[in-house]
Formats: sequence, structure tokens, C-alpha cells
Amino acid sequence: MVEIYRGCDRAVSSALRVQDSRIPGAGMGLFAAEELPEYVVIGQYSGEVKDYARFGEKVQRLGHNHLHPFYLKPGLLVDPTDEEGALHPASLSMAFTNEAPPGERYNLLALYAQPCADQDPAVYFCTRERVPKGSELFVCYGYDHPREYPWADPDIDLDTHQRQQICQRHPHLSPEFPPKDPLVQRPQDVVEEVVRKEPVESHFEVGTDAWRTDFSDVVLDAPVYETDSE
Ligand SMILES: C[S@@+](CC[C@H](N)C(=O)[O-])C[C@H]1O[C@@H](n2cnc3c(N)ncnc32)[C@H](O)[C@@H]1O
Repeated sequence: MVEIYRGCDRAVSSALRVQDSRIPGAGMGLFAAEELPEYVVIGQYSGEVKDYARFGEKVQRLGHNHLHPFYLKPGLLVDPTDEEGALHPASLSMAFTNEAPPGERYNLLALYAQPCADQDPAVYFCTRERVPKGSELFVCYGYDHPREYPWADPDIDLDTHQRQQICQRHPHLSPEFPPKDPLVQRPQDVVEEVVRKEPVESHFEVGTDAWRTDFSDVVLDAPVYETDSE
């Protein structure tokens, strides 16, 4: 389980608050209500995990797409809003976090949970440095989609390095961002791939002992025959 930092008051999270963003026109933002240590997980991007079709139905029903979904894996996202498409400040939802405007620092990183067979994929926000009390929290949502607003360039190499460090402290998190597409290879695919491979020529002179024991040109497991000689 990923350990979530709650701040001084361990019963309820005293570490965060939601208020108007300091970025003009950005709406609300998530802030540090007290000093936050480096490399603590401040919360899960919680909400309803749904496929694109179900998400599309909600967008159609509400007539807008300001639902702030977060990508989980191909075809799957988490929708942080309620049935009416609202986000509630009291929830201290990670979805209130804005992206850094030009000239500001990203003080959070988004990290995915290690894939787990019996659990939905999940994404968490984590501090990448000590964050002074009162600071607005900023995270980069992703590296390759267009924005309708000016945003600070992320430093992808530094992000990668820090994600690796964070994962040493939080082993249930993964440094992959975005997560690698889990390639499920069916046994049939593996067989077809192997059969498609060109046989490799043996490097040894035919008939020599070296040639007889060289298996570099073998692309399929040698068949095992039942013997009736016993
Ligand atoms: C995940 S929500 C963040 C919470 C949002 N500010 C709110 O009040 O609901 C993402 C949206 O916030 C706004 N936003 C985030 N970062 C911004 C930035 N750097 N400049 C302007 N708007 C931003 C954009 O409207 C974006 O679609």
C-alpha cells in the first residue's frame, strides 16, 4: 500500500487546502497548508476509473468536458468529478492541482502505482522537494499533450531521476511515466514470432565437433519425443 502523508494532524489531512489559484484565470488550486517534506505522497488522484466510452457518455450528458480526467493506461482514465461533474474543495482532491505557469517550479511529481493484477491502475502525487507552507502545488499532467494556457517547461531528465529516487522510498510506485503499455503476449503470438525469425547460419564448418554442438541456429525448442524403447 502507498503511504499517504497527512501532516501534523494524523486524523484528517491538515497538510493541504483548496483555495483560489494564484494563476489568473486558472480557477481553484491545491496549496500546502503546512510545510511538506520532500518525497512524501500527498494523495491519490481518486475518482471513478472508467473506459473512454463511459467517460464519453458522461461528457455528452453534461454537455461539457471540464471533468479533469487523468490518463491511467490506453483506453482507461480516472474521472475525479461527481455525477454532476463537480469537484468539491473539501475533498482536497488531487484534481485541484494546477500546472506551473512559466517561471514557476513544479513542486510535485505524478507517479503511477506498480501494476497489480487484481487492482485498477492508480496515480499519486508526490512532493519532489521541501514545500514551504502556503505554496501553491504544481504538477505536470503529462509531457505530450497540447495546452490551452501557457505552462512551464518540465525537465524530463530530472523528473525521471527523481521518480526513481521516490520509488526507492515508495516501492509500490513505478518510475515509468507514462506507464509502459502492459504487453500481454499470448502463447500463440510467441510461437508465430519465433517461426517468423530467419534461422541463423552456424559459424562452424559442417560436420566438425564444433558444428555438432553449436545451437545458435536453433529458433524453436527441440521437440521432445516420447520413446517406447524402454
Ligand atoms: C486538473 S484541473 C485543476 C483544477 C482547476 N484549476 C479547477 O479549478 O478545477 C486542470 C485545469 O486547471 C486549469 N489550469 C491548470 N494549470 C493551469 C495553468 N498553468 N494556467 C492556466 N490554467 C491552468 C485548466 O483549466 C485545466 O484544464
